[in-house]
Amino acid sequence: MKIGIDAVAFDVAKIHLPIPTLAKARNIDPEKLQKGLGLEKMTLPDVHQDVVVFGANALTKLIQNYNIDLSKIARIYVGTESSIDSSKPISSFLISLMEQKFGENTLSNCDVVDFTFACIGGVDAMQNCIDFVTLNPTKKAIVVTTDYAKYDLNSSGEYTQGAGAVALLIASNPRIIAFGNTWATSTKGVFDFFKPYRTLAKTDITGNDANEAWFDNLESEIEIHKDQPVFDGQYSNQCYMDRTRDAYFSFKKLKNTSQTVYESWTSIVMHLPYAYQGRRMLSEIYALDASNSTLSGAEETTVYQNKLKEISKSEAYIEFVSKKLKPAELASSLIGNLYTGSIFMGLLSTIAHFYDTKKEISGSVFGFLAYGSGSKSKVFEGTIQQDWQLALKDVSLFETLEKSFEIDFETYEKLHKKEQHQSVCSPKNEWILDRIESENPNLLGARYYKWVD
Ligand SMILES: CC(=O)CC(=O)SCCNC(=O)CCNC(=O)[C@H](O)C(C)(C)COP(=O)(O)OP(=O)(O)OC[C@H]1O[C@@H](n2cnc3c(N)ncnc32)[C@H](O)[C@@H]1OP(=O)(O)O
Repeated sequence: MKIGIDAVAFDVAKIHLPIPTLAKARNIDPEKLQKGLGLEKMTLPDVHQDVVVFGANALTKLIQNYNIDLSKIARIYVGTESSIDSSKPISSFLISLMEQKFGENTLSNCDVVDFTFACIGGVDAMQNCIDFVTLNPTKKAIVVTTDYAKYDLNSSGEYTQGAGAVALLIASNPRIIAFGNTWATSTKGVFDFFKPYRTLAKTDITGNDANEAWFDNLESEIEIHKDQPVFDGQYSNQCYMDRTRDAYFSFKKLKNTSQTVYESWTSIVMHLPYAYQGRRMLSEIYALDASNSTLSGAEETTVYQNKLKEISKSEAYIEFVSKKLKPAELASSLIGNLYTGSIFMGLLSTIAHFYDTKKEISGSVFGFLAYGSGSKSKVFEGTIQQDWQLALKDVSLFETLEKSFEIDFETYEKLHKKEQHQSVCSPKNEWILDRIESENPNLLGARYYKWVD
């Protein structure tokens, strides 16, 4: 029995800051960001958008575009690392919004839950749904990944920001891709990138906020957490390399093959925090798994690093990148990081590119290298199915990204600091954040959403 992705939809933030604009404002060489990291645009949420909005829009498009019968959906599992509540999952918001739109009690027997493990939570949700459909082949499951990759202003993560959601229908006899049974995992508990809670004393709250009525009712301390992570960029790259290498070679062992594994993959889809992360991180695996490689782990660190640099600049590696990795990078350059959705956007970018260039890929095997900080990697593979083009017909990925609205630097900073109160683009045919019911909208309260025609 084949199990995999039968349909896909996405909702990416509709406004962006061009990377050269950011580079100029931050006094960074734009060539470093564009040619070194592959960045072109950085998407960010409008005033009326948050992660529930992106998830609900992607899910609504999936249901409408593919005429999905909701009585067949047994699970909606969400992958996210941008949760807005420590108790109520995003999937619980999604259920109520879908029932508002598609009819009361249409999903009341559906199991919903959120998965969090940094950027790999969406892959964890999907693997779980694949196992479920394997046991229950007449049932279907939906995976929604939704995140806002927000970093501190002036930090090294600032130019990798992005926001949006991807929704996947997981079913037996899928039209797009069927996954194999070999899944390799590598895990290690590290602090490369994380979002800790911190205790804020009442005395830390000053200015207008301290004069508001809600302030008197506060406990002496409150727990808050920032959307932006604490991270060490270069160390996170090292953890990414270590975990993906371990998972890749464990995959090779599980496959019990002496062949170079990536040779059998037409395309390689990796977690992309920015477009060129995959190509920068994969050169080691590329050399170590090549039968004629001279790279050995026994050398001194600097010798080893220099050899890796040499390999990544070789003609053979550049050709390998352009053949196997480039199609997945195209959307990432125009969006930025989607955290849990990045690997699935990489898959969508690849197949949308082959669709637009009229390349027949059915029967091709794609390799996947997922990564989540903290840290975990999973390596698996899937085979493109006969009807992949049919399932992609209404997706229009690159046409949609083309229409993204450019904002200036001042608007970007106001949105980032939550000082912009008027939407940049008027919403149409989509969910929006309607209101937060609390005395101070910045702190606590129930969030309500509505559909705008
Ligand atoms: C967060 C997740 O989603 C999970 C993960 O994947 S963790 C792994 C990734 N980590 C992150 O994304 C954390 C947030 N990001 C960051 O901290 C940083 O953006 C980063 C660590 C990813 C990159 O750091 P940086 O200091 O800006 O860049 P740096 O590592 O020096 O690389 C710049 C590249 O541009 C190249 N470059 C510099 N100037 C250039 C120029 N003028 N022209 C062309 N290329 C240039 C450099 O040679 C280098 O490329 P190579 O190493 O391939 O040669």
